[in-house]
Amino acid sequence: MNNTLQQLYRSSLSLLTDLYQLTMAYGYWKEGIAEREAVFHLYFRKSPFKGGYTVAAGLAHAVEYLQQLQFTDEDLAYLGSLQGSQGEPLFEQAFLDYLRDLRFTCDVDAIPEGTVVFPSEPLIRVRGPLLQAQLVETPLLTIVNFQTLIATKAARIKDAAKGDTVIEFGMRRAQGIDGSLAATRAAYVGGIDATSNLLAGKLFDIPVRGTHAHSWVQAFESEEQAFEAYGQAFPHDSVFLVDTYNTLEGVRHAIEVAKKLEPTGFKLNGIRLDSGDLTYLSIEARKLLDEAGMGYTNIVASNDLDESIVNSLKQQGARINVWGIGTQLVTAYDQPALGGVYKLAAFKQENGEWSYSLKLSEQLEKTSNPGIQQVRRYYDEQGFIADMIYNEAVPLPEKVLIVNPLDSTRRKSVPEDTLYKDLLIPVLNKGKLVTELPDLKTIRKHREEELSKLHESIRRLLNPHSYPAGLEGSFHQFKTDLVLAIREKGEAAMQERLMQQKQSD
Ligand SMILES: Nc1ncnc2c1ncn2[C@@H]1O[C@H](COP(=O)(O)OP(=O)(O)OP(=O)(O)O)[C@@H](O)[C@H]1O
Ligand SMILES: O=P(O)(O)OC[C@H]1O[C@H](OP(=O)(O)OP(=O)(O)O)[C@H](O)[C@@H]1O
Ligand SMILES: O=C(O)c1cccnc1
Repeated sequence: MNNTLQQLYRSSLSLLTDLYQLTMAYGYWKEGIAEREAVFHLYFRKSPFKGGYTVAAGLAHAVEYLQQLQFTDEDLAYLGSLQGSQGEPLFEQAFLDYLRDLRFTCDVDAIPEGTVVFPSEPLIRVRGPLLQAQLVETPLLTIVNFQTLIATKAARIKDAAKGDTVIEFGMRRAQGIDGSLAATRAAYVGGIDATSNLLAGKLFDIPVRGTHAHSWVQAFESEEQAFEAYGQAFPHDSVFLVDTYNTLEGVRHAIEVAKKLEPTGFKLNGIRLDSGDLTYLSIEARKLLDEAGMGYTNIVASNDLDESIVNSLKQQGARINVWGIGTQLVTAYDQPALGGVYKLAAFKQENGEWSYSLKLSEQLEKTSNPGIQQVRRYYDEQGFIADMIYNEAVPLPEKVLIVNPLDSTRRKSVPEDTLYKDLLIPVLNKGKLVTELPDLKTIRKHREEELSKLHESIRRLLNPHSYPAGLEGSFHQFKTDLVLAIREKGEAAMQERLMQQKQSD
């Protein structure tokens, strides 16, 4: 595999994790439970941007990371140099020797990139030795959280643009180098058509496009001279930025220069508006271009755009047909993080039986789901009907019921012969790749098909309808019983402590 992560950053990414993953790993190893089988799931709790759906992204990079996992001598020397608060080595040598031989041997099942997903659905399931499955928590989250967030933002922007071309312009405002590269890749998964980011274009085979900056115009004595020089350099690929001095004057200059260069075979591809009232200016610019017989010249707009401004400009009747979008897209400005988490859900006991585990929370939505989870999506010819999270290790009842995890009185029964597919597919078996990961073009096509199967009301930008996604009935009951048992146990322990205290008083 062409490992772009390693190419870009370091030969080893094994230290790309939080310190506590290594201290826990050391603890598991000392305790003799490092190899005990465990199951973790990566999922998020809320779709971002108050939206009705989320687009999964980042799996290819997650898999690249997992496959390279191997501590080098340099990594181990660094770990060996770490000291505790008393100046003692944090990790003993025998543990570092164990790490030297460590390779990723877990099973990984995942939902393919470009799939639409919903809260609580595991995007990635890692099953294998506890120490390994734990160690990869942070990098899996950093990769998948960000790319899923940006792919979703891009899908919303592309939806708002209603078939127009969208170009991603965000590198300069992105959160650092990887912020820009990962964002461009994810935005492409989400549906943008091209990027100005050359390195992302080269690494991920994404089409590159662009116009020119204000400085180009400023570098010449007049706007006309600037346009003419650019037009001569790019007779078929010129997009003139017309707002450096006066936008509509700029459009007139663009037309004059285009007419002057026309006999040489020049054809003005577009003009770009980057300030002012984009509706008014695009309507006036369109009139001027059409009057000059330049109906073929595109009107590109940029200037801190996002899906709601694009949507509003469209509703106002703006004549923009290409959208350049940077800051708001690559930083996911209105919600800069997807709160994806990675939770332990099952653990093999010494006797070989699974012990299902969950993390309790006062907030219902934050209590994790126990079990070895799979997501079943029911659908018909019109599209997706409902999703159901269930425990793969337990046989399903004949009559399937989907329970809303936040309100168990809301239930949906699924007729027996409803079509379905299970979303998590095997990706790594004992650390070895067992499926060919699709290229970005295939992922994009998949995303397009997926979104076309979601009802319009769920895709709506503002106050979308919520898609029915919940827990399989018996799975929900099992979780409820487990929560009650844990609470009862806590209660009993507290009572006992109170009794002991009373007796000693
Ligand atoms: N017709 C419109 N309706 C809604 N929003 C618009 C419209 N036209 C432009 N905008 C958006 O309004 C925001 C601010 O634009 P504004 O005109 O205040 O600044 P500007 O023209 O960029 O000024 P500057 O010259 O400093 O760049 C931008 O996000 C822009 O995309
Ligand atoms: O607005 P975004 O969605 O981030 O798109 C990218 C912006 O980058 C460029 O601006 P530049 O760096 O020249 O700054 P300015 O236009 O904001 O002054 C370009 O002219 C766009 O306005
Ligand atoms: O090519 C462009 O027009 C461009 C590229 C990056 C940022 N803003 C605009």
